[in-house]
Amino acid sequence: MNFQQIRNATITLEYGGQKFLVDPMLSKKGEFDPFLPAERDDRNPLVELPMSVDELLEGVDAVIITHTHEDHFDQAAKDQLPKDIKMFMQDEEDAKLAKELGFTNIEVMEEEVAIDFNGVEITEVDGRHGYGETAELMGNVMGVVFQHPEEETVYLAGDTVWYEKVEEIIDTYTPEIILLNGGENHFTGGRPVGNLIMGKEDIYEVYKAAPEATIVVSHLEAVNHWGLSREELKNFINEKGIQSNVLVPDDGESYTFE
Ligand SMILES: Nc1ccn([C@@H]2O[C@H](COP(=O)(O)O)[C@@H](O)[C@H]2O)c(=O)n1
Repeated sequence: MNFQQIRNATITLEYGGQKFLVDPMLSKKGEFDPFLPAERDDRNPLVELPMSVDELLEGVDAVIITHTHEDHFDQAAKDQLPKDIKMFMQDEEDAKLAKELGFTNIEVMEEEVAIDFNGVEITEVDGRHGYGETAELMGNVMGVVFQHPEEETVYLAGDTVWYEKVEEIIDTYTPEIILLNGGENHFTGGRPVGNLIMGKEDIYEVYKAAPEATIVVSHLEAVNHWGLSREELKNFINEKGIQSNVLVPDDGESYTFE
């Protein structure tokens, strides 16, 4: 299995002979408005892709869209992904949006129901995009569990905070690899309040729930409302002594897991 951090929540996963592209945000640096109010008002994305879009799309068998927020499925992705590419989405509402854009090969996932995609079993699992009212404002999100007889189990958590369901998913699927969105993204003032995705303490909770797993943290420093830098996260995991359990890839960096 090969994991590559592309930018923000955009990653690729080569798994069981299939290449998955997750949450494509393909815009050039500064191509869309900032999410406000936030500590920074720079235009998004904050950084360029580490490769060309053509290179990124080469060999992709399927795209997984965990939800349709702009930093997970942006206008550039809507324009540049081939309209017949296989696409997995969380619900009919998201699929309707993609169909209206001209995408023709969409499969809607169903929570806790495994789908066989060319020998790879992918299962939608729940997520919570913030706490309380914030999660309601932010809308539905999903995570995905990947299983294959010759691969370690991967849990892609998506845009979620730590809550009881994440622990339940870890207990149920016992993933060896956990992919987290951990940028502590949040807004300043007004609604929605609080963190929208995991921060360092949430990541630590995941570590405690799965101390044998390798955790890879994405969704860092690429959109303006981020709250946790790579440096701060690395300092935190060093203080906790869990630097061999928690990996913090730079954009473009990849890992192979045997
Ligand atoms: N005041 C605001 C500003 C932005 N949003 C939406 O939040 C999403 C941020 O992206 P995440 O990856 O962190 O989910 C984006 O869809 C914005 O439209 C908001 O709800 N309220």
